[in-house]
Amino acid sequence: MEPVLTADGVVQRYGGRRVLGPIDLRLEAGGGLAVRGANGSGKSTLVRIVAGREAPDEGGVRVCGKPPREADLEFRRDVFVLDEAVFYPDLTVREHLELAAIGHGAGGGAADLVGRAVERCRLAGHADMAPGRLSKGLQQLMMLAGLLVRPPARLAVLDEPERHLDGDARDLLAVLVEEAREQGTAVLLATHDDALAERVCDARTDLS
Ligand SMILES: Nc1ncnc2c1ncn2[C@@H]1O[C@H](COP(=O)(O)OP(=O)(O)OP(=O)(O)O)[C@@H](O)[C@H]1O
Repeated sequence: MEPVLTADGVVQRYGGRRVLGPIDLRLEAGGGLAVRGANGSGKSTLVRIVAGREAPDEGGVRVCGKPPREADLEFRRDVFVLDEAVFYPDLTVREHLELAAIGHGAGGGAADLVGRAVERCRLAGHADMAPGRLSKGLQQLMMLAGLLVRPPARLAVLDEPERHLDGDARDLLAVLVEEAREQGTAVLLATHDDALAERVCDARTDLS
């Protein structure tokens, strides 16, 4: 079967300076690949490329058999991306998650699905607040809850999902990633957390 993600000879430059690559990646369904590297080594750049937000200067990337394109509806159905938190200022936590659930086909089951995700992600006391009023950690948990309100993605691209999370929340993050992999989701995890990478991934690539 074709891998969920391949990258061949990917290079990115900004202002003529090479900030990433050349890098090759290969990730099969249900696989977990950790991307490690110091600040500025290009992890977020790689995530943006795999998430279809920018094209590399050199090399090729394929996600589910096609070049990644964030604007493509099918791509957004196949790929879950967690990076910077972005919110609608007028919607509550629950409404954000309902929007995601409905967008991914939950129909009349959206409210129940969201209720369970909110409980599991420790958002129960905050579900009717605007995310902008929450701590960064709770905002991060809301982003993670997005994994629970949609059918399993073919690929999850996670950029430092551990940021702002305390120990218990990191444990929940690890469990959610493990569950996603068991359901067949391939996981690309850019992280500074070695313990998390060890626990939830079976391969790693180091950017320098
Ligand atoms: N849009 C941009 N224009 C110019 N330079 C950029 C741009 N985005 C990133 N860079 C530079 O590219 C390099 C890689 O940045 P990137 O954010 O990918 O690193 P990172 O490994 O994710 O770092 P961190 O762990 O701090 O998030 C850095 O030197 C950064 O300053």
